[in-house]
Amino acid sequence: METDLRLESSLWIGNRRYRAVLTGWYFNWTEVDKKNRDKKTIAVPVAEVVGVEEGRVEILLQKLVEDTDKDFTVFYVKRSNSGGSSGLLWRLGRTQFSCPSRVLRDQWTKHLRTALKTHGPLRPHRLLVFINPFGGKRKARKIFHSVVAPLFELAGISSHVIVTERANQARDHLLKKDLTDFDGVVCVGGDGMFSEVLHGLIGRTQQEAGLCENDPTVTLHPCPLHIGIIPAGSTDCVCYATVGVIDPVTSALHIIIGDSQPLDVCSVHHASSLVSYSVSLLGYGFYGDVLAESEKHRWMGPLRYEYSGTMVYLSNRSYAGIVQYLPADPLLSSPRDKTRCLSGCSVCSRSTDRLFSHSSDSGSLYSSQFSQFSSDSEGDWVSVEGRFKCVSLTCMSSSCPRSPLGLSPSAHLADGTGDLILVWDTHPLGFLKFLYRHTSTQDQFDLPFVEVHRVKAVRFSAPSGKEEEGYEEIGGLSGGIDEEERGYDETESSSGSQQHLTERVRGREMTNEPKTPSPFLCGLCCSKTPAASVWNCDGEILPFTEILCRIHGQLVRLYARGIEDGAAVHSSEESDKSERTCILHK
Ligand SMILES: Nc1ncnc2c1ncn2[C@@H]1O[C@H](COP(=O)(O)OP(=O)(O)OP(=O)(O)O)[C@@H](O)[C@H]1O
Ligand SMILES: CCCCCCCCCCCCC/C=C/[C@@H](O)[C@H](CO)NC(C)=O
Ligand SMILES: [Ca+2]
Repeated sequence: METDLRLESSLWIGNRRYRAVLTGWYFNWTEVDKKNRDKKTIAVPVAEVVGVEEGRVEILLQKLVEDTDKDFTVFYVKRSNSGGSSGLLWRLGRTQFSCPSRVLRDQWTKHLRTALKTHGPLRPHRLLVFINPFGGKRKARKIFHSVVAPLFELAGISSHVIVTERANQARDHLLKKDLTDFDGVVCVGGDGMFSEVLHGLIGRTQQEAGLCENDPTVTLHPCPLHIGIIPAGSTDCVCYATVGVIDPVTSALHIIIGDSQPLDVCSVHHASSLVSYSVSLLGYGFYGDVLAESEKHRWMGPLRYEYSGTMVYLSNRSYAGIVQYLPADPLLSSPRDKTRCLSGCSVCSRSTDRLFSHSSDSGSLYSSQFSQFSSDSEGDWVSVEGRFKCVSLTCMSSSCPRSPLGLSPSAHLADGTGDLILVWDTHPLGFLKFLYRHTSTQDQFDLPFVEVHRVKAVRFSAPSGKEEEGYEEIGGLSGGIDEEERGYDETESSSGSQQHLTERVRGREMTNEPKTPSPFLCGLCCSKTPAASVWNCDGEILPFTEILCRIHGQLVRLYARGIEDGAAVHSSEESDKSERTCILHK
């Protein structure tokens, strides 16, 4: 097969002569000077070729073709600096080649197209696209039609486009309508739109497999359709954490070349029913309150989160809670190991082997994953209780433009675990330090009132009576507990100290002593605050406080490849200033 695809000849780009070679995996061209010396080589992986067209073709707002019978144009992925984001921006590279004859031109286009078929088994041909016209800055429709649709057309992808008219339309469509013709589903919007597609696809897959989503012990079936995200929301956390940049062109190119990134998903249950799925943030306390507050100010657009964050911070709340968690195997990875989950991550690859090695033998899969929830493994759960500023669970780093390394910088996209972050009640300035560290490279877990655990499951409940208790006075910025009162033991903070059936009580425990209000915050602090917060589940408020969460390893796949390490990509190649496609000097 590989040898059949090989083709080599002289080609011209403008008035310069090149030696072009198509091997199985690469298409490369090397300039040949008048003395027949080779100069630099541009090498494009066949997997990153977007399309091949006869003639001299340009894609501006629409396709312009100058149909000359000795020319062909190759479009491919070209990397460039992302200007501060953690990943690399992808752009559409284009090179027009001239051949000495039409026969040779036809040979080149035929060979290149065959190579694309061979090296792009997951490239989509037909996509179902949902556009939320009201997400983010309300630019989703324009983004899709002006930026994404021309690229899909170039790549020969046909799209069935639905502009949503109501919330949950995309989810309902995926649950009920015929999806047989589609290779994948694309959402143009933010995390809320992604969440709709996630719920629709997971639900549909389990329906068809005859599995009950309500049962947390069931091993759910992975979704067969890939999900693509064209970012057009307010936070776009899932896109940022899986691609490294918020850029519609980059995301469209990942979809076109059929990249495939598995993703862990957390199922959230209450009283024997599924409540929701989450990938980015399941947050109680601060993040729940920020979401509840921000929903009142949707008209502000993306700025609503900054405004609400400030208001909630100033109100200085903390909440009583009992948190139980099932630790993941500490030998595999740790949330404090300072590594980052990047494209090709070895921790995630090893998890793929572990999660799916028994897939043909459903019995052993059942025993390895289900036993964690049976009563005889109850002893493995760790239990803590006290007052928390926030309790957060994330299946991935949850990096976003506000927090470029994310809620848990060393979390993995597809390792079958989540990171549980417990922030105990503390002085407001301490909590501000914790929040502020999310915006820098400083370690937000290196604080005595913060701990982080890598987990497979979590249970949360408010101490009895709290959910119904109603309201308590809150105390503005001067509230909080000093460290002596809380009795911190710095050596036990963070993930290292996993204990067998541990019960710990910290913070102000179950007492709800009123805090002293700050005089300059009277307007805020003298209002009543609920004894319980709400759960923020990927941007949606959950109607229950008491929940059980379980992480399902690699339940869905995105058209993405994880964050590309710019340094690694560029150290293995030499680049001139304009081209970031693989350039090799001979
Ligand atoms: N036509 C529509 N009218 C009203 N709401 C919609 C419509 N289509 C989708 N929605 C809902 O809008 C919510 C928010 O959308 P989306 O996630 O796209 O933007 P966002 O909230 O601005 O961004 P982010 O979630 O990244 O913060 C989603 O939860 C979705 O269910
Ligand atoms: C003093 C500076 C304070 C800065 C605080 C920065 C903290 C930022 C952490 C953001 C994490 C976002 C995780 C993603 C959550 C999404 O699921 C959700 C829906 O889009 N977004 C929000 C904001 O809830
Ligand atoms: Ca994970």
